[in-house]
Amino acid sequence: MDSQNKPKHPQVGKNHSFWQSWQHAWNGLKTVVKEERNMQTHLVLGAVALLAGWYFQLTTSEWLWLCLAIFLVMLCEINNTIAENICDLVTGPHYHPLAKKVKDIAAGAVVFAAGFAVLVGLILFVPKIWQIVLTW
Ligand SMILES: Nc1ncnc2c1ncn2[C@@H]1O[C@H](COP(=O)(O)OP(=O)(O)OP(=O)(O)O)[C@@H](O)[C@H]1O
Repeated sequence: MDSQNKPKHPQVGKNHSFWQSWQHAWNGLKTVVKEERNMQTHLVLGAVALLAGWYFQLTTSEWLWLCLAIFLVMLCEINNTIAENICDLVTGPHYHPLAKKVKDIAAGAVVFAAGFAVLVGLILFVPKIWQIVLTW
């Protein structure tokens, strides 16, 4: 954060209320969405999946699997962003093999979760799309 954006009395201690904790958490989520292009992609794809779920009138358990898949991808992306920022804080613009390891593993977790989401999407939607194709 440059000196222009620095708050007058920057907080470095504990939060004093639930409301303050919530505000900081909300700011954190907004930062991930604003700064991470991949998170924006996940949001768009998640919204498309939810629309498809609505169109195909998923059952309760199908909705739970779909929501789990979407939330897991986003959770991993948030963790990936945390890992990237901690590495950048520690190494600055310099190469470090441990920073590479941490960042690559965190990115791998996103790919892993995305793979699960694709699998869930295929299991839920392919039979329903196939039904439509057959009745054409
Ligand atoms: N300080 C560093 N030391 C070593 N390797 C690094 C460092 N910074 C970045 N890298 C390498 O570059 C890759 C991309 O860096 P980074 O994760 O910061 O970019 P990104 O575009 O935000 O990634 P993502 O697409 O996962 O969001 C890392 O996975 C890692 O392999």
